[in-house]
Amino acid sequence: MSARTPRILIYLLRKDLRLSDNNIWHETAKLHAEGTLTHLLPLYVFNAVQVETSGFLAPDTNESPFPEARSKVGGFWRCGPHRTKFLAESLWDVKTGLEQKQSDLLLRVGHSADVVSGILDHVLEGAGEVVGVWMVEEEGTEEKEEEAAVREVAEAKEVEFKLWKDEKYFIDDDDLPLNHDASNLDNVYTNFRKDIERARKYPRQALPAPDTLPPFPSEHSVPAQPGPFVIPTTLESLISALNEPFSEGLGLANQPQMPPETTSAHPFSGGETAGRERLNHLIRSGAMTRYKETRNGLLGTDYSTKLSAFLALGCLTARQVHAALTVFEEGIDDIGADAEGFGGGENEGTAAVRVELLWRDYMRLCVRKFGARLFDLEGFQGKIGGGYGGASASTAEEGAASSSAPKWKRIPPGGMAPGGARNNATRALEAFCVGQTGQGLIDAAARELVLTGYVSNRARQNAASFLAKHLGLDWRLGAEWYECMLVDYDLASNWGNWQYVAGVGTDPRAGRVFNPVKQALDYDGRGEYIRAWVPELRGIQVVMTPAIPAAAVGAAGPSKEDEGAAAAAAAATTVHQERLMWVYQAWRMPEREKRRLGLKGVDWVEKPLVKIQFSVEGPKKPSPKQHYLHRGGRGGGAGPGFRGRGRGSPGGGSGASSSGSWRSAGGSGAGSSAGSWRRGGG
Ligand SMILES: Cc1cc2nc3c(=O)[nH]c(=O)nc-3n(C[C@H](O)[C@H](O)[C@H](O)COP(=O)(O)OP(=O)(O)OC[C@H]3O[C@@H](n4cnc5c(N)ncnc54)[C@H](O)[C@@H]3O)c2cc1C
Repeated sequence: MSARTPRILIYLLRKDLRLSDNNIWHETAKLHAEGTLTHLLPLYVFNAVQVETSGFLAPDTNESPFPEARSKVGGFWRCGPHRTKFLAESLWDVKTGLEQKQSDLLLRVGHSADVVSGILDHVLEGAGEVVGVWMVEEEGTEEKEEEAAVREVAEAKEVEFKLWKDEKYFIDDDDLPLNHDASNLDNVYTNFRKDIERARKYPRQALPAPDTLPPFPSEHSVPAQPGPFVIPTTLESLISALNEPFSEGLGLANQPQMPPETTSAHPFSGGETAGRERLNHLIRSGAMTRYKETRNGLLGTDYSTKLSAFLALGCLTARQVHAALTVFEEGIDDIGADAEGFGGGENEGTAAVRVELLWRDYMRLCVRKFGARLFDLEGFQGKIGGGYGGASASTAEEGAASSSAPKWKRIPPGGMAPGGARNNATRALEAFCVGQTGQGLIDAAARELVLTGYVSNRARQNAASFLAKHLGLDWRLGAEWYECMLVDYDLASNWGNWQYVAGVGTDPRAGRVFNPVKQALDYDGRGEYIRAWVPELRGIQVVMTPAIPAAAVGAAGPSKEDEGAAAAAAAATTVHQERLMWVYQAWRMPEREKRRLGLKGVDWVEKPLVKIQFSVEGPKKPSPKQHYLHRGGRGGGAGPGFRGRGRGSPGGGSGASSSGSWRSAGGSGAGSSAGSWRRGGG
């Protein structure tokens, strides 16, 4: 072989879109220095099964060789507009970083195995050599199939295939007390966490970015993208190719519009660079230290870390987050020197972030343990079995096979894809997706999700519980819709959490039901979140502020005393509890109020999918702290006032209650419990 023969290594990137803390780059640099390889070909393939690729079709073509990338039960797009954008930005950040090191990132469309096969043929025909095909392992059935297919094409051409361990998790699998066998994983997260004692001790060191990389192969060593697709050459054109399928919306009636003056809780761009900036901001601003107090927030960018999307695509690793927290806790450099907690060791906030990162590890290990049961209607608990999209998954008997199993409501085959048949369940699902169920908290969460791709953990839990337990819909429809819409979609975290909340996963209190009215009282006590995303309800004046003394706003400007009076007046603001209930459930508004707001005759106001009775009673003594709010139900605990017809939280502040014991009382029109809702005279 001539000394000039290129010896190329192909690195197929997946959810490892970063240069730092990635051993593969270091290894390729080492092999290059040793002379084992001459070139490195970093490659990313937009997998046509998971991402709709018709926007990449050449201008004179409109026939794609691939079926639409839609979900199996609900017919939703697999990857919606928020994540496609974040993904494109993340890829562009890797590409830019590689270019700065005299390398590049090759983008392709199709199936990974076909793309790799085409490259191998091209290089081998050109008398070059491919010294290996590398990729990082992922959990998930499709992901495993992809790995197997790439391995097959590589080995068929006698090219070495290597699957690398996924390094983006908090604690390395080899350091877990599982004896290298996921079947030893405890089915209860708390037990898993206890086994690990203090998570802070475990994570391995994060790696720096490589100094140098092997050069990118010459142009003629790399085959063109096979037709009928064309690869965009700018970030903007890449985003528009990916988002072309959604140019006319998501195919849902009544898709919400961005409300005026409401801002996204997740305004972040994708990529390692943006991820590092976000992480530094969280440390510098003290948000990490405050995390435990703020994490149940609903509005704003900093109540929680918003690192999930960066972690999901591997723009950041959990151990990088841990390393940054440790540097801050130990006061090693100046980042965060002015923030509370600097140099003070692990605090409640930083410890709580680590607990959440461990949840993420746990969900992934559950996927390893339970495999395809991730997609089973009956979940990890597997009361029935079957299989995602398999024959049994689409039969009516599935819900009836076990007397103890919930009777999930199904939508007709084809789901939400255009032209599909529709039934009452389809209509309820659509109302859920666009935020028109009539439950304020659920609708705000749904609209925020559609409009921004992000929604808080608190809101996700409520939404999932509502879909699965109040509406009784096949929970996988919710999981698929979230897969489509979430900017931070992660296979294990999404499906694992949906199972958990639907009561078929690893929640030891599987019967829990979140009461969205009580949850709104606990976490949106002034209705600010709901009114931010459901602007139709903004005209309801919930917060009552006593008149500020005229002197406090006098022409000469406020004196110290005046300022004090104004502050006292502000502190004495009260929440009008009856009106707050209108925000939580608009059907409770009196007719004159509906007319005033132009909501008379509006479906989601007049015929909500579910009515939950909370009655107002007792003294309405203003109290700055409680804002007239008295939480009903056992576990709500704030005295008389609203009386929820149920037990409330069994403890621990989730506000969820036990299935079977909690009942929303029915009102006229809509059914009240899962199983009996109907809208529109159904
Ligand atoms: C129905 C439902 C679906 C979800 N789908 C996803 C998903 O697709 N992708 C995803 O990353 N998370 C998912 N979660 C978990 C959680 O809601 C998000 O991780 C979190 O809201 C992201 O915001 P954050 O980064 O500000 O989180 P923070 O509160 O700041 O938490 C820090 C990090 O810990 C991890 N984390 C926190 N909570 C969980 C959890 N319950 N399970 C797993 N990891 C967690 C995330 O990586 C997160 O970035 C889902 C939760 C529910 C109830």
